[in-house]
Amino acid sequence: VLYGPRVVATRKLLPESQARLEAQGFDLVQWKEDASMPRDLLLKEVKGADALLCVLSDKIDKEVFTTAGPQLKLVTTMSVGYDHIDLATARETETKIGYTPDVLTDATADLTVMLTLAAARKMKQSVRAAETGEWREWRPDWLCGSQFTNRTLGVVGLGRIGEAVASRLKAFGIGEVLYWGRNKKPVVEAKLNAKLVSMDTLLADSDYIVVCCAMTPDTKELFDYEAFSKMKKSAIFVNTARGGIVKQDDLVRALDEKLIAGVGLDVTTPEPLPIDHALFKFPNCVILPHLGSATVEAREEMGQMCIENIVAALDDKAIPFGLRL
Ligand SMILES: O=C(O)C(=O)[C@@H](O)[C@H](O)[C@H](O)CO
Repeated sequence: VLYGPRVVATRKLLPESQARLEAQGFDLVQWKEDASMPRDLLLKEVKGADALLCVLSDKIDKEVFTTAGPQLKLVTTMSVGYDHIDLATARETETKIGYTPDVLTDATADLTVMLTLAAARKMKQSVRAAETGEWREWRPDWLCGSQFTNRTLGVVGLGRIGEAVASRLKAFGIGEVLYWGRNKKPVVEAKLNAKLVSMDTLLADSDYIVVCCAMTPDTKELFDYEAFSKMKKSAIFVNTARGGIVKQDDLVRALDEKLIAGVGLDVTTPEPLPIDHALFKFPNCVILPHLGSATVEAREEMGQMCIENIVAALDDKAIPFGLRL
């Protein structure tokens, strides 16, 4: 039996992408369980692989590259974030790296707005009140939250997702848009009337702070106790980027000491977050299980992009959705 190129996928894809991958006639090795592919199995299966399709929770480090061998042409991740991939080794081994930008921008921006609204309007406490009989006579001051009208939004990372969040909140009546990031964005500034400011100014002046930046050595634990101490006591903090951008124990302390009013998290450290974690006890902290891109549309397109990268790479062509290393 003549096997085609060997492709290892650490996840089962959605039906259409699955069918397309199988139709390629690759020697496809695929992990079909719900849980992450065990590390030892990944190392065993990646040996001799020509392409690897992975996700955020797969640590693609030097050991994976060296175990795979020099024939590995591509690592393509079903994510826009690639902080789980050792890019230096990819460069050294001339392995192409694929990812899935753009197609998940709307899904992630929608969810960021939902989390911001949920934290601002005390969604967790309100649902709990309705479900537990706490809901009694109307009181003018009960479960009052905050609105966006003429308030200041601080965006950490005004990339595709950050811009999409800010433009959505503009439609909700948000006032000033401040941003912090590596690069000045004159085009986006003009569109959203946004202003590049220092982190201290963003922390001090924002009513809503949303984190939409990549996880890098510069953004690791960017939000620590000192950062939370500089925020308004009425501030709402939302992270839909990466858990590691927040020093989580400091966030627990900040909530304990009521340094900020509410929190919305789609990402944590670790993921999944253990159910006995202190963050779950705060009524004003809404936590979602990393669902930013969890729409059928986005996930189907993410799957397709991975396959297009695999087909191109195994045909020794430039990959359509690749990182410039
Ligand atoms: O794209 C990203 O960077 C994400 O965080 C999510 O969209 C992914 O679903 C997740 O990473 C699974 O790979």
